[in-house]
Formats: sequence, structure tokens, C-alpha cells
Amino acid sequence: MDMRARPYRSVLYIPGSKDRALDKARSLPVDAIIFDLEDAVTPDAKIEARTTLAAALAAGGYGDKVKIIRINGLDTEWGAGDVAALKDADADAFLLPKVNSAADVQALADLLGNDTPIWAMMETPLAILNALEIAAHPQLSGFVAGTNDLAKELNCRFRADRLPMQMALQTILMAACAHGVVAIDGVYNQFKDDEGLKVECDQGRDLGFDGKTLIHPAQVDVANVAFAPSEAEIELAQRQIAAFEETEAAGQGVAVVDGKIVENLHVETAKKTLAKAKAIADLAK
Ligand SMILES: CC(C)(COP(=O)(O)OP(=O)(O)OC[C@H]1O[C@@H](n2cnc3c(N)ncnc32)[C@H](O)[C@@H]1OP(=O)(O)O)[C@@H](O)C(=O)NCCC(=O)NCCSC(=O)C[C@H](O)C(=O)O
Ligand SMILES: [Mg+2]
Repeated sequence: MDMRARPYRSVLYIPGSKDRALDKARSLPVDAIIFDLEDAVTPDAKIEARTTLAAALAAGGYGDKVKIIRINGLDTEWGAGDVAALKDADADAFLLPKVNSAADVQALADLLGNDTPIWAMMETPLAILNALEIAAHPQLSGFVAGTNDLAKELNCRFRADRLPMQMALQTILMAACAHGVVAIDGVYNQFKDDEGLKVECDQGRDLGFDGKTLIHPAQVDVANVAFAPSEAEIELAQRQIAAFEETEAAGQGVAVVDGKIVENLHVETAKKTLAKAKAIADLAK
């Protein structure tokens, strides 16, 4: 699967130990699911969660959703066993928490022994400082910002504008874009606060993230709207493309739409906007 050629507006964490949530997710309009064996599963439930998750994946029913398994860290007593239990499961990627370097990604690649895409949680100071080498790993396909762990490590405060997090978030994006890796924003913990979630989703979209990780079904609609091209963006993209074609036909290289210049590079962005809108519409079919 080409991991970048599809939408990732909403990426929902589901505790791998909870049958009811695993079942509910089948009918939720999310673009991707992270089946979690790490923080959402208590130590006493970790071993059984492998069996529960394997059964849910074998039963299927998740449709077009990208299926990502988050294992426990390879430096924990569960990491290697998670891989052994689930490496042949019907999943699209494995997500490794607490990554510090490209060597950590390689350690998972060695355990998998196949070319299943690997995603990295970007949630330690070393991960941020080594973001470029992590993104460059040939099996690395996606980044997920782990803003709770980052806040813990940085001893920073949660603020609505996420100012203390900006360096980390933007470094994640720079490295992801440099290597064609998907980049998903961190979770918004107050899962009953739709307004605050919308503000944070809009900020993530403005920064350039592909979507947002979520912890509760009630967050899905807000993320799906925030990370999709709006009607106004689609309409503007169409007008930019048409105006540029007209200008080009007249032998000119620069069009003007709504008082702003439109050059070839803007047309490329406009085409990407339309392609994304189509990919989202195709998902709904
Ligand atoms: C946060 C929750 C513990 C709340 O659970 P609960 O009180 O049970 O919620 P509701 O009663 O409102 O649930 C309503 C129904 O929705 C289902 N449900 C709830 N959450 C999910 C979910 N994530 N996926 C699918 N379905 C879900 C319930 O089963 C109810 O269903 P039904 O009875 O059929 O109507 C809970 O939402 C939860 O556990 N969320 C996930 C928490 C999690 O995954 N945490 C780890 C990831 S976050 C993280 O680790 C961040 C990162 O590493 C970092 O460092 O930042
Ligand atoms: Mg974390």
C-alpha cells in the first residue's frame, strides 16, 4: 500500500484489550486505527491483549481504514513478544513507541523480518533531535507526535497555543516532508471539549500535519472536517487552475486570482487539494 496516497484525517487509538471498542471501531468513519498494546493497556492485561487484538484483526470488518498496531517498546518485557504474536496479523503498519534513533527502527525491522511499513512515535527529546535520520530509514512510513510524553520529558505546560511544543512539532514535519513520510499530530486529552479540539486540529492543519490522533469516537467528526479541504479551498483551487491555464494559453506565466498571484507552484498545491478532496470522497463510496 502507498501510505501517502490516502487521507489520514482521523487516526483513532483503540485499546487492544477492549473487545467493545475494537468492535465499535469497525463502524466509525475514521481514516486509520492505532490498535494499542502500549499505554492504553495495563500491565496485567498486556499478554491477553495480544490474543484479543489478533482475533479482532482476523475477524476483519475494518474496511478501508489503515490498520496500525502500536506495540510496546522493545526495551520493555512485552515488545518482542508483541511482534512475535502479531507480525503475521492483517495490519498495514507497526508503530514503535519511544523511538530515539534510526537504530530503534532497524531493531523492529529485524524482528519483523519483512517489509511491513514501520511508523515511529515521536515523543522523546532524542527522537526530535534525530528526526531526520529516523525519517530516512527505508522502512519508515509514518510519524505520530506523542505530545503527552513530550510534555512529560520537557516538563512543559499544556497551553492552548502549544507554544512549548512548536519546535518539536515543526521538526517532526520538516523531517517527514524531507523524506515523504506521513505526519500525524498528537492527541487532545480533553475528549469532551469539541471547541478546544477544533482549535488544536486547525493549528495542526495550518502547520501541515496530515491528520490528528484521537482517543475517543466523539472526536472523529471534528478531525475529519479540520483536515479535509473545505468547500472554499476546493473552489479556490479550481479557479486557480483555470486562471493559470488561461494565462498560460496567452503566453504568460503568472495569473492573478482574488488579488493574489498564481504561479506554477500554486497550481501544484491546488491540484493536491483537489486530489485530497477526491480521495476523501472515494473513501465514502
Ligand atoms: C478515554 C476513555 C477511557 C473513555 O472511555 P469511556 O468512558 O468508556 O467512554 P464512553 O463511555 O464515552 O464510550 C462510548 C462508546 O465508545 C467506545 N469507545 C470509547 N473509546 C473508544 C476508542 N478509543 N475507540 C473505539 N471505541 C471507543 C466505548 O466502548 C463505548 O462504546 P459502546 O458502549 O458500544 O457505546 C476511552 O475513550 C479510551 O480508553 N480511549 C483510548 C485511550 C488510549 O488509547 N490511550 C492511549 C493513546 S494516547 C497516547 O498514548 C498518546 C501518546 O503516546 C503520547 O505520548 O501523547
Ligand atoms: Mg506516548
